Amino acid sequence: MDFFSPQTQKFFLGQVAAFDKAKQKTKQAVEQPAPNSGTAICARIRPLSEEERNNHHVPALYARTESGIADIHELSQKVNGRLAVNSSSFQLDRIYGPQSRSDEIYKDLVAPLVPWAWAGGISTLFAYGQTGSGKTFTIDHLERMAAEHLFGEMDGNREVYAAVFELEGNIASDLLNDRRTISVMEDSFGESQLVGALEPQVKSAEELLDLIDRSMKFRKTAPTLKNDSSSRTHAVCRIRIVNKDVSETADGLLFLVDLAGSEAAADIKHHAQDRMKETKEINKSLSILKDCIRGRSTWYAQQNQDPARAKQVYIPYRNSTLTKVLKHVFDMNGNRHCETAVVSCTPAALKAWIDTSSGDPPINSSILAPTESGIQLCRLPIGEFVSRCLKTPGVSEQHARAFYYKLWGLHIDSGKASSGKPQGDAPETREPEARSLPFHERIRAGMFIQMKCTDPDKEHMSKVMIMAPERAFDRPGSGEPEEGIGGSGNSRRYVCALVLHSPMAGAYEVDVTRQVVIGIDEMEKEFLMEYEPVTRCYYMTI
Ligand SMILES: Nc1ncnc2c1ncn2[C@@H]1O[C@H](COP(=O)(O)OP(=O)(O)OP(=O)(O)O)[C@@H](O)[C@H]1O
Repeated sequence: MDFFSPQTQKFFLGQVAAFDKAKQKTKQAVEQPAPNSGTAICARIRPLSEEERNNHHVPALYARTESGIADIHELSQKVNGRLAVNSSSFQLDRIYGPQSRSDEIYKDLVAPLVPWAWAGGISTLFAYGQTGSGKTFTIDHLERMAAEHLFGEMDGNREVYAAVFELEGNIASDLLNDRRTISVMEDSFGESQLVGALEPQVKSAEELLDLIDRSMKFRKTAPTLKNDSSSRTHAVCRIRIVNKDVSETADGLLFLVDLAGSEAAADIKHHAQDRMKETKEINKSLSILKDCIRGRSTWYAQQNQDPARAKQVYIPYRNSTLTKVLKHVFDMNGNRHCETAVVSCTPAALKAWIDTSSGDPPINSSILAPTESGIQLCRLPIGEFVSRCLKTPGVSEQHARAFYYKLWGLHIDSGKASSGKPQGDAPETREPEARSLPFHERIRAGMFIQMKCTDPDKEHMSKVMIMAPERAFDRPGSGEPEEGIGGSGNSRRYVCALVLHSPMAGAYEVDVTRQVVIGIDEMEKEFLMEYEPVTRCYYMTI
């Protein structure tokens, strides 16, 4: 949506209309939801704000409310400068359009969670999405209705306690106690406990809401491009319900989680270092959450087909404080039943990565990975992988193989990084003398280069990673070997892979299938990147 103008808007809307027409005639490939896994995944599309309408923004996400299908259209620019619209469809449990009301969402999604927790179960509601997508707005309305429901409609003698805290990286702060740090620990029964958190008893809906409102004033916010008062931490409200009628019953728990918003790559251009660090932490915890949700659906899928294989599914919930707090959702060996609802504005998945990173034309992710996770996709025999890719019109065998090796490259890189081996040429591992040389004297494979770029429309394609000197691709004996990796003089030219913004804010991907040949004269400077294995992306070194 970054380069919308009246012209691109017209092009975009034309492509969306063509998609709608085609969709009525043909059966579209739609990503199917995971089998019933105690989790409802829903999306809410907020209306465009006046500012967005004035800036020629148009909706990119369309709801087919009767069938729960979301159609997503993304405007992009190809290497040759031409505009393209990539469209894909996702099947959700429910989808709510811009005109939807919070009470509809409450009735469908949250109302069943309240009696479940009242009866001693664990219920969790997440709001997930980009900054400014309406998470806080939605959670705030749903919290109000949940409070009325708890104190107005439920029967039985119960005591209700509430804790409200925020998570920033791995630090948990109590929003009811001047942001004092609290510890998240597992007790001897394997349950997560909040050590040091205040948890006052509340006796009415008003008391509960007053407590939540007061705590939200302590939540860390900062302006982002999309939201003047963006929440930069995950906020968790945990309501504990003690059954006074039956003493042996476990306490019921209702978690309402307003996740920190992810930011679109273009929105963080002007962030200072501390904000970049914050963005990286948010990406990291959201990635772990995503891996856990994916692991949970894989577990359910395996459990239905082959329970022995389900035992081998690894869900990394201990890798972040957020998922440790929500251990009950992800620990498949736990003995507490839980119901989970996710309200999302962007159904992100491996498919989204395939759609944006598989080259041109993009490989149809619903055909390539109808149910697989990234690692399962790596394990497919190459023949099967390639034949699935070839089902996308316009994809060649060479293109499919290149994408297969890219996926493996990422997998191997993440393995190396998690074993503690530094990736690439991290700044601290470099020879100090080497750093004192001008960058063009020490060009090598894997070096990141900023190209000279005067056209702002091409700025997003001006970062590259050196792969090899152009002559490495020549026929043997076609020229005299030059000095060093790329020879000498201003004529040196290198084959480079484009370094593109990942859909995750602040993150980059090296796309080895999109190559350019550039000469030393076109290079402006070197820049440093660090590989982050959790998000499987590169970040600028701070
Ligand atoms: N369904 C809706 N109807 C009308 N206005 C909405 C709706 N959802 C959100 N808004 C408005 O959009 C703006 C951004 O919403 P909100 O602060 O909830 O976003 P957010 O996803 O929580 O953002 P962040 O992650 O940055 O905290 C607010 O002004 C809010 O009032």
